[in-house]
Amino acid sequence: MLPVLDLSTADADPDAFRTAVREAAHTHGFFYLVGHGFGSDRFDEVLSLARQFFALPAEEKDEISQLESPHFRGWSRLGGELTNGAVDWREQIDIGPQRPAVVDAEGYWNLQGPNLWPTNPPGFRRAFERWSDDLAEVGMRLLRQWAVSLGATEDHFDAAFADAPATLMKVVRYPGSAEHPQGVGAHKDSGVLTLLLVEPGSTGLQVQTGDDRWIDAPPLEGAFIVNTGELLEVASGGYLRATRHRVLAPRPGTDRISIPYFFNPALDAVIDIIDLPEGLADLAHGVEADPDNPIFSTYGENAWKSRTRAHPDVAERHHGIPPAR
Ligand SMILES: O=C(O)CCC(=O)C(=O)O
Ligand SMILES: [Fe+2]
Repeated sequence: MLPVLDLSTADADPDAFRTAVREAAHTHGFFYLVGHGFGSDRFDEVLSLARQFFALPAEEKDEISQLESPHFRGWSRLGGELTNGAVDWREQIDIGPQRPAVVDAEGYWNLQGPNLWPTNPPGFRRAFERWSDDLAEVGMRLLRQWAVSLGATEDHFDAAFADAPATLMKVVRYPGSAEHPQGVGAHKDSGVLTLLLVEPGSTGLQVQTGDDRWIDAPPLEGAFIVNTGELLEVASGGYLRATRHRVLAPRPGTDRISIPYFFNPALDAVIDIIDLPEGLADLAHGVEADPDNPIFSTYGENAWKSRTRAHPDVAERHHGIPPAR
């Protein structure tokens, strides 16, 4: 079982919380977070809106098709996404900060732009904008704890998030499938940290604990599942792990609803490497060298890598990037 951390204890006993959050991210790269201040009504609201959206006919969902968005926003149909070159069996809406597109954008600046919001169910946009604003606060609180726990100042990461953080939220449904066992293939998240809400009872998330070893990470009532991303691995010289995870398609006849929120810095933010205190530096393994998955220290490079690989149809149609063979 992954560790459970209580954010409401962080003010009363910051040292204990910081040690726990550092150890959880070093050892597992994954933990459950309670005491975050969100009531069950908030969880129910967004999960219910997600369900209502996915129940709409495909033609209606297609009105916000991601194929129409140069900024990788909007709905992707089942099978419309790849991980490690293999098809993921999930449908989803990608939502980022609502900003104007960059004129004559090159490379990762194309990720900035407007969202494609569904008109149905009513209230969807308002609820998810609020969700995103509130989760940014939780993300920043955690990040400040991590900074101090690694021997840096509390505001070490603040500048990277100050002006235009490139957060990303996904509203996802994985239908049960015998033919398509890959809900989403094994990957690391490309940002700093992820706050994941999973509908109670949904199965499928697995976390890698060794070369060929995976453990189930079922939802825990009232908790977010938190995991560290590639940029924290970079910032900590590999002391904190961006742990690989995947989702297996649930049993046929069932489905899984999840809402991952990726707390990412500005596209042009370069993450400063923390000068770790001695006891920790000895335990930092360095950033994992994987020729198939280079990790960049500028967040936008990392995001552009992951978005163009995941949605090669959007990358080709809007940006002329030929699909990988
Ligand atoms: O849907 C989930 O539970 C996890 C999804 C995930 O890992 C991702 O989208 O990066
Ligand atoms: Fe992920």
